[in-house]
Amino acid sequence: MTNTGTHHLPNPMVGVVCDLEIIGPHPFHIAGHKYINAVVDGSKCTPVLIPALGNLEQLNQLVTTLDGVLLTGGYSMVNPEHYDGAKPDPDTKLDADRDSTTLPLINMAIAAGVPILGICRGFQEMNVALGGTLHQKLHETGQYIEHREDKNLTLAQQYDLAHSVRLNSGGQLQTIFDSDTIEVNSLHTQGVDQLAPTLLPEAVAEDGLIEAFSVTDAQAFAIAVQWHPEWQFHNNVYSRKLFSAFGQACQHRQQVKNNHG
Ligand SMILES: N[C@@H](CCC(=O)NCCCC(=O)O)C(=O)O
Repeated sequence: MTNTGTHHLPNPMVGVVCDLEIIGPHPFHIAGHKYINAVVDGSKCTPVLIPALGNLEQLNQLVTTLDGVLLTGGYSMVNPEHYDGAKPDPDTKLDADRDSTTLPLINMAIAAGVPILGICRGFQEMNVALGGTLHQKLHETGQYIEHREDKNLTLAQQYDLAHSVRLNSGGQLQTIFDSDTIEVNSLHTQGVDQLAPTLLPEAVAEDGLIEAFSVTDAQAFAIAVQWHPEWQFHNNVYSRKLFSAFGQACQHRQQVKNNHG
């Protein structure tokens, strides 16, 4: 509960975006438990799921109601049509319903000053939504180390720390983490090619790949990371700090809304 000195507020409410997945014969709107758990225990916020309906009127209504937005990771790829990228391979897993929801939602949330945290696919979506582009297959560029997970390993091994990232000097993440370099996990095929003009690099991998950014001059917390801080976040001091900072931003948003009636 948030004590504003006059009366208690319930925990801030954070919208968690969904994927549209076919399970058996039916489509479902789904979100990963580890993201939801990190919102609850890491950010001390109340999660609500945002269905992948792509309804702009509903998204506008949600943005005025929510105290924060979490853009989760996901196995599907952002459709390259959204950044004039090359036609994807026929076997590429896409999610048009999620794209039609998150890409407008990102711009709405930033414009409204709603705190937003992007993770992995969510990081890639933020870059695309704001005008950037992606490498569709980092491993085929010849420019980068291997950023994909080895699916033959155990889950714990797949989400284990994989490489270091250097935090940009004077950046928000350097302040949040109180460190210049951290180790992160790595489970992604795609990555930032052209960074959107309104984004500021916050962390760079040893091979030069941008692995985190913030929105320049954002009214509120607007940060995204390519790695997975939600994975067993309680065991990682930097993950705890990131979700705590996000939660504090959501709490501030809630208090400002409450004070303005
Ligand atoms: N599909 C994109 C983004 C990778 C990603 O978000 N992986 C998440 C895996 C499942 C999870 O932990 O939520 C890419 O491959 O680059």
